[in-house]
Amino acid sequence: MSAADGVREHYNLWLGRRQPPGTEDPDFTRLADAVRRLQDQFTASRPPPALAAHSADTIEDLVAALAGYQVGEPDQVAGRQFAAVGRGQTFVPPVEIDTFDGDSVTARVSFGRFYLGSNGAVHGGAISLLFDDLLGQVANAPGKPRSRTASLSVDYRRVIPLETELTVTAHTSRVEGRKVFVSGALRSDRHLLAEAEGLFVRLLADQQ
Ligand SMILES: CCCCC/C=C\C/C=C\C/C=C\C/C=C\CCCC(=O)SCCNC(=O)CCNC(=O)[C@H](O)C(C)(C)COP(=O)(O)OP(=O)(O)OC[C@H]1O[C@@H](n2cnc3c(N)ncnc32)[C@H](O)[C@@H]1OP(=O)(O)O
Repeated sequence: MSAADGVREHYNLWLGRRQPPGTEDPDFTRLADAVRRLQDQFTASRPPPALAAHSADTIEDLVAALAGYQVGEPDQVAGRQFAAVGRGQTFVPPVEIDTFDGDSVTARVSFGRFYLGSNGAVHGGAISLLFDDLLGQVANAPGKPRSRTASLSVDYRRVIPLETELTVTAHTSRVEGRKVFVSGALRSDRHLLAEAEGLFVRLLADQQ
């Protein structure tokens, strides 16, 4: 299946996971998207002192308002809006899934200014973050035992441009006992930009 057949929404789920009934939170998802835009604008802006102070006041008011609604991990909604690109979180860049067959994924990603390293290049840690998250989702696809990243190696082949639509792919290359090896690649329309190899170790019962 592909994005073109009208089931794209399905693939925006966290690689095959359906949103548990009653946990959709479109207003929270909108908030997460606004925070992400804020991160990009903040990083790129050089406001006059009065605007910086006013912005700090506004954000401090928001922090105080949200302080009354803190919940533990089981009740967290951030990152669990599976039907939304970006999943209602602000850490990993929003990835748009195009195809997923249970083991291989193709997707698109664009890094905003928040992810700038220096000299126009995306921060290398952001590339590792992207791969850890996407390769981790492949290793933890529905029906597979839970696993955690034991090792992640990234080869940076070319400077990775900001604000450019890139293709990211991942697939399981082999499974040896508890060890799941997942490979990934990030490409522009012309070049291979980065490659990754992740080792995900399936958890024992007392590690879940
Ligand atoms: C955060 C989510 C976690 C899981 C959630 C699961 C499902 C939830 C639903 C959906 C999730 C969907 C997607 C998830 C998205 C992203 C995932 C991100 C994942 C992470 O970001 S998670 C945080 C970072 N991660 C850690 O926090 C791990 C800390 N760590 C440990 O928890 C232990 O270290 C562990 C359990 C990994 C292994 O420990 P252990 O004691 O059970 O096993 P042991 O050490 O015996 O290793 C067994 C065999 O792996 C080989 N081996 C081990 N480590 C190796 C290495 N580094 N290099 C080469 N080989 C290695 C050994 O050599 C042996 O190989 P052999 O059997 O051949 O001898």
